[in-house]
Amino acid sequence: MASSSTFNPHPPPPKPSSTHFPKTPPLLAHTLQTPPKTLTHQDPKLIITGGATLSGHVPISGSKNSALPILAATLCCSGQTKLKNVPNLFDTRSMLSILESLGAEVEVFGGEVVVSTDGVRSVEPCEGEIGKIRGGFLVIGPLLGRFGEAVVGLPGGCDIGARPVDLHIRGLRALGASVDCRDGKVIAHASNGKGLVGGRFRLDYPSVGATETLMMAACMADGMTVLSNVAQEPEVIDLAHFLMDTGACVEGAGTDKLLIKGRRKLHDSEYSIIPDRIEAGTFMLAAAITRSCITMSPIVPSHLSCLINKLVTAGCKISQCTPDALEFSAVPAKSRDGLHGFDVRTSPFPGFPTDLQPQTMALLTTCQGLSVVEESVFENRMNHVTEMQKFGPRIQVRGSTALVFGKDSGRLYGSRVAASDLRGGVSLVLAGLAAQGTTEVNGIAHIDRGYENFEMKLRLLGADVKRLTIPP
Ligand SMILES: CC(=O)N[C@H]1[C@@H](OP(=O)(O)OP(=O)(O)OC[C@H]2O[C@@H](n3ccc(=O)[nH]c3=O)[C@H](O)[C@@H]2O)O[C@H](CO)[C@@H](O)[C@@H]1O
Ligand SMILES: C=C(OP(=O)(O)O)C(=O)O
Repeated sequence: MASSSTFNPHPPPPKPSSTHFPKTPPLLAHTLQTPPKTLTHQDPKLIITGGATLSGHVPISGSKNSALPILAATLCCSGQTKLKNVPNLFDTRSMLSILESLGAEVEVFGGEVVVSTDGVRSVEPCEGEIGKIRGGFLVIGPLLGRFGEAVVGLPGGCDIGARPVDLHIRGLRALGASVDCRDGKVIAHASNGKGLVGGRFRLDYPSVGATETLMMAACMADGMTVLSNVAQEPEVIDLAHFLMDTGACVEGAGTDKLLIKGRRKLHDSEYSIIPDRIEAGTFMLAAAITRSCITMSPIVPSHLSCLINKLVTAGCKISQCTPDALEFSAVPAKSRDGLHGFDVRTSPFPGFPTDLQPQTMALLTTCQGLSVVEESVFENRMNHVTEMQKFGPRIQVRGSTALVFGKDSGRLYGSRVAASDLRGGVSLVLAGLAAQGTTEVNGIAHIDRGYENFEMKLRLLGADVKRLTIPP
């Protein structure tokens, strides 16, 4: 199977042109991902007794991947920004610490966060915090736009590939910044001494993070910016909507081209983060793997069309109860009816989301027939397979493709496993829900990065899941 020790970013022969992997520039490649720390017996773990059928309603939290860039974008705004539906996660708490390390004032009232960045005096956020999460790097655009300089450490996040920041940097240079990389930090200045200037930049690949960095920077640049081949993910659109609410002029969000007319300062606003499509998709897959029927809200179904279409092909039934609520059923009509396997190739939105690939693979181990899972966004997102194999299914990995030999009648068996990243970790929990016997999932700090009250929500649906924290 692919692993960081065997992955060669420049292998002969060249990769098929349909598969994107970055050619990592040496200066910008980094290994600061969330450290795969050695587990101790004091680390919390999840204990799952598999076999329960799920039922009832699950509330979906605000999107992690929207909340992070929008929190970064508060650095563009004067006055108080009030954000609603901000999920309480390790990653969002880290982002708030990053803002505070710059001098921002932050108040949290449940899911509501009020940020005032008028007191920001530093352009160098706490490096330790930036190294913990991927989204932390996004402060570079707003800092550079508002203050003309930024010194930002290389980001962390899931260990699923090299994840360079070259597109962010090349794009900022196109807006008139001079950018150097020294001692693991990116040091950027608006080179004319006055501020960023509008420009044109075409991304080699529709990177979500680079699109967000450049959108925020361009909102504060002098003049017009045209960004092409940009990401079209719902989280990018959410950021654009937030920026427009604060007075920015952004056209084209949700297409592959953004036209942004810069303004030096954006104003206060009140904004609600979109529901987390990846969390919603994960709960659909939890219901599918346990052959259950559940409802969920709030959700924007069009954000999940790709997964929904695959699950319908597999034999699941999905109906819209209200514009923002779904009923999802994988309950077989007759006892011999099973779910059918399907093939998946991850790609940028509107393609199949890479952040749902591991959870989908867990489901496919329980479906009829051979399914082919191809990961085309990140070069090292098959780390969960070795752990998933411990539940008993047959999965073969060749590079970034996995062959899943599903068996509707075959059982998964409870196992002791460890998460090595966020979505891979959750895929092990899903396998545990369907498995016979008890499963112990270690390394759940990874899951806490991106799922709010995960085991509580599963218990609400009737799953037998406990968090075990052994006091030191
Ligand atoms: C906090 C956040 O929002 N994280 C999401 C974001 O990550 P993130 O923004 O890091 O993902 P990108 O879209 O940037 O990365 C996609 C691909 O582009 C490459 N790349 C990216 C930037 C760059 O400068 N150079 C480069 O080569 C990456 O290595 C990767 O192979 O989008 C990913 C793709 O949907 C999701 O899996 C992550 O959950
Ligand atoms: C890869 C993910 O997150 P991050 O980019 O924050 O590492 C994810 O949410 O699945």
